[in-house]
Amino acid sequence: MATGTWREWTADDASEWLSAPSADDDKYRRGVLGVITGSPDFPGAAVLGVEAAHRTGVGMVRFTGPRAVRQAVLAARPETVGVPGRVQAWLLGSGMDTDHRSFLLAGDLQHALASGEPTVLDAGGLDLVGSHTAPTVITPHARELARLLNDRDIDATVEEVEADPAGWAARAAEELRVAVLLKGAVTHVCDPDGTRLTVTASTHWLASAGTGDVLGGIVGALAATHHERLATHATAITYLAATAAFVHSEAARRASEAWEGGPVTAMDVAHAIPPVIGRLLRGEARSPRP
Ligand SMILES: NC(=O)C1=CN([C@@H]2O[C@H](COP(=O)(O)OP(=O)(O)OC[C@H]3O[C@@H](n4cnc5c(N)ncnc54)[C@H](OP(=O)(O)O)[C@@H]3O)[C@@H](O)[C@H]2O)[C@@H](O)CC1
Ligand SMILES: Nc1ncnc2c1ncn2[C@@H]1O[C@H](COP(=O)(O)OP(=O)(O)O)[C@@H](O)[C@H]1O
Repeated sequence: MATGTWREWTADDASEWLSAPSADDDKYRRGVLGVITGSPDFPGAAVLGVEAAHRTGVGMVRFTGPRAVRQAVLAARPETVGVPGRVQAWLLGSGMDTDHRSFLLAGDLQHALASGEPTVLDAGGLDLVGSHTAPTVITPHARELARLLNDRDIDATVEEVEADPAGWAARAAEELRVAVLLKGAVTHVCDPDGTRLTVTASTHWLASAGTGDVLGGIVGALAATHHERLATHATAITYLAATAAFVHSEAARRASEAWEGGPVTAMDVAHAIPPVIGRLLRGEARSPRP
């Protein structure tokens, strides 16, 4: 599939989409991220996404996911607020199972979508795409994208998506009318307006369970802290998603370097986010990639 020109997102690009709080800020003005993720089978996905959101820097994380998961999230990150309230962006679906959605959970998800706030749809939230009009980015891997397209009567096998991620990411953005972040060794970020960006992972140690949940938390936090911009420029969600993928990749590289080039866990990646953001905010050049 011909999809136009794709551009690699750089440190300079990413630094333009990051900002530190100012003297005028308070926790609410900085942005509140609402999170509905995790399940009794996958509480870790919620813990990892919430950890990553806090480490990305957000005014508040409000977790209103399944009660069975809330305790694990609050134990890992007590800064998290566990009661419903106003939010400026949503992260929905990591660690959830579309086929086992309780009536209560379905209601909470619909309520979140109806708020009109910018939304990140991951994993078990991907089927909700198209049910609202707020700025939205979906964050599938190849298997999830193939499944999502099949559900919309578009034939695509996992093998086809893996063979042409650029083509299928662009096709999905056109069909679903949302920004798409298709995960992989090269992550493709695009939207229906023709923006086409890639982020090439700086280390393949990133390919481990839970790192996608961490990425969801980064995208969500950036959407929350940029809620004012997104209210007037919905297409900013695409650049924020690419920035999140860049920060994620650099955090993995830093985490691996801390282990002398060895393997990293998803939580290691989340913990390495602050220095990556600090360096980008200071405009310091990255060290060369291996
Ligand atoms: N700690 C946590 O809480 C974590 C939580 N996580 C959460 O888990 C949820 C599911 O996410 P996912 O991406 O793992 O599931 P999914 O897309 O359904 O793919 C599963 C399918 O892949 C296939 N398959 C292919 N090769 C295979 C192989 N070698 N070994 C085994 N299977 C293989 C296989 O299909 P089969 O080949 O059997 O038809 C299988 O059915 C999601 O919500 C995510 O957020 C994760 O982030 C992890 C950490
Ligand atoms: N070969 C690879 N090299 C580098 N990064 C990879 C590779 N494969 C996958 N990734 C990255 O790892 C992360 C895995 O996310 P995902 O597939 O959602 O896993 P999980 O659901 O276990 O969190 C994504 O950010 C993806 O871009």
